[in-house]
Amino acid sequence: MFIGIDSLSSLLAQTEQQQKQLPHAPNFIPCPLPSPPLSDKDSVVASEPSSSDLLPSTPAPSLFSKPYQFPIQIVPLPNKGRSYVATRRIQPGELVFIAKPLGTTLCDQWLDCGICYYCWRSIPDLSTSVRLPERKQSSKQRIETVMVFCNTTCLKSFQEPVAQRICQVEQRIRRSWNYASATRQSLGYGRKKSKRSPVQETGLEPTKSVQAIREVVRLAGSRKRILELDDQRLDQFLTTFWTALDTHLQEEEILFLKTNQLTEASSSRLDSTAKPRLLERAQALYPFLTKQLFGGPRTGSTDDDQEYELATVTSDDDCEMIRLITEVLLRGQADVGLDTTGDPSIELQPTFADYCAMQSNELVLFRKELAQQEDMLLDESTKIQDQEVDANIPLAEMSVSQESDFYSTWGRVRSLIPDYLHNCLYVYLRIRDAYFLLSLENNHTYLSDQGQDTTNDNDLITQRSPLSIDHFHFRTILFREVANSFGIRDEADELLGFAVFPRACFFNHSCRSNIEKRLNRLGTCHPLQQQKGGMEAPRQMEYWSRQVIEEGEECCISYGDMTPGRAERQERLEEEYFFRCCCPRCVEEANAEKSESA
Ligand SMILES: C[S@@+](CC[C@H](N)C(=O)[O-])C[C@H]1O[C@@H](n2cnc3c(N)ncnc32)[C@H](O)[C@@H]1O
Repeated sequence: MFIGIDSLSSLLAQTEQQQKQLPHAPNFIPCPLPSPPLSDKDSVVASEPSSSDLLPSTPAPSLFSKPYQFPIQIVPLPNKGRSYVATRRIQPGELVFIAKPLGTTLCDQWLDCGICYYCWRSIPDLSTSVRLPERKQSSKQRIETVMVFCNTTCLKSFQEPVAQRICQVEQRIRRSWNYASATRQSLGYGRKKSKRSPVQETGLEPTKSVQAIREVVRLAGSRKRILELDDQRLDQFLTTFWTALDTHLQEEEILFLKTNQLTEASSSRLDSTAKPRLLERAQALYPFLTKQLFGGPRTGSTDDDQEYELATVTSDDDCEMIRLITEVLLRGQADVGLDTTGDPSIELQPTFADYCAMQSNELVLFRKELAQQEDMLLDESTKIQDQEVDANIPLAEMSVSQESDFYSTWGRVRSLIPDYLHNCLYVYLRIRDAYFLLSLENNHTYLSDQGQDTTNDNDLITQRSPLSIDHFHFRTILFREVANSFGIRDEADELLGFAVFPRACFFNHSCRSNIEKRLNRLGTCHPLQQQKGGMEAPRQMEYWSRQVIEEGEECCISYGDMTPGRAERQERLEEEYFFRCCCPRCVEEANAEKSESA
């Protein structure tokens, strides 16, 4: 059911192309919804929403008696990016939009606590629940449950193959990294104190990754200079940085495959004694690299201590993100080539292309975090001794001409990037590690053509397994989730997890919003589906008008809690969503504060 990552790449490229064609609206691709403006006469008035957040599962049949068309459309607005705007007069209490998620993740504490991974409701009958992965009676190894569904219907709706894959990845990550920390010492490659990469140890010099890291060094100045780069150059710097990392990982993977003679035989042909040995090595491949590339000695410790800051156990937060990224990636691979024309119920399902159309917050997040760290450095009270983070030393003074400089150069480049990005790299390495390992277990060898001459390294990497990832896809998914995902809460307002609703991500914020969003766990039957006979469609986000909204007026929701004063609100919005709010309420309150102080 899943196609390879290459087709996903072409979908991504297509989406980027479409975005480039709309100069005034970066990242804009037209959403198939909504429909052309309706006249007042045609408008459909939804009944007054109930005070409860949970709506009845089946709305009154009269509610959408006419063909329903959403009364909003996406337009670019000055200084606000894209936004939904009314295409006709909207009455108070109208259901103006319904969104479905593309990717979801439950917080770890709810994974095995009677909350359904699909519909986010308490599981009504535990005896019918489905737990993944299935516990094997015979297996001695304790397998933690990572997903629970109300029943097989919820599992099917989520899509069972997707759920199975997510479980495999998570199990692999939790197991392998714990395991790796224990077995790291016994590995045959990459000596503890070596400054050379395993690839360098083989004498394959100069490696592509050395060239790639040279390029990063060339582009970078000091951290201060990086902060001054314009969008295009910063993007180029980051892409070069990530490409250098990928180049290095590929070399390590190829070396791994070569040294294990996987280039000559598919892993399916491996005998039973060879396979476990390979996997044992693979389990520790990336932890070793991660420590070398991004670990660095702990502040205060000497290099000899060989103590590293990076955790050896993946945190629950990281696993939440890993589940979300894996789901989005798998859904993207599954829906390439999906024909959405003609079937309104399919059209309502968001696709990977919709996900890509969301705003990427990679650059803004990078600048914000780096600037904050710069402020910390200037603050005398938090003086950082570590010379590595001195922002004034130009990186270009460093040389990577000496082969022994390889890891210290990585360390230096690492010091140019903010802390949060270290964690992103760490998550990336863990995902990639798990995918690589699973592809070996599932007998994908990365060989383009068995039996052909496989001395060409490119042959080893061009054919990626269905479950593989590169920095391009990882960044596409991760940095679109930032500031675009919604917290999923239960009736008691407890945070259950996060979900990305790509088509709802064009609602801008106002502190006095005219639209209210409501999570509908039960699922109002969607109007378009209702025309086809109706069915329950749980876990959707609904958008209801609070008041009359005139044609052409912006439709805004409120991002999070709106109770605190203006200063706190603005600070939070800037921190979490990277903008300063100038909505009518903020302007009024600012004016009132001014006249009070005068
Ligand atoms: C969920 S997205 C909304 C859609 C976004 N405008 C777009 O073009 O994709 C959230 C981002 O929109 C922008 N945004 C939302 N509300 C805004 C407002 N009231 N003023 C300025 N920017 C806003 C911010 O960049 C924020 O991070």
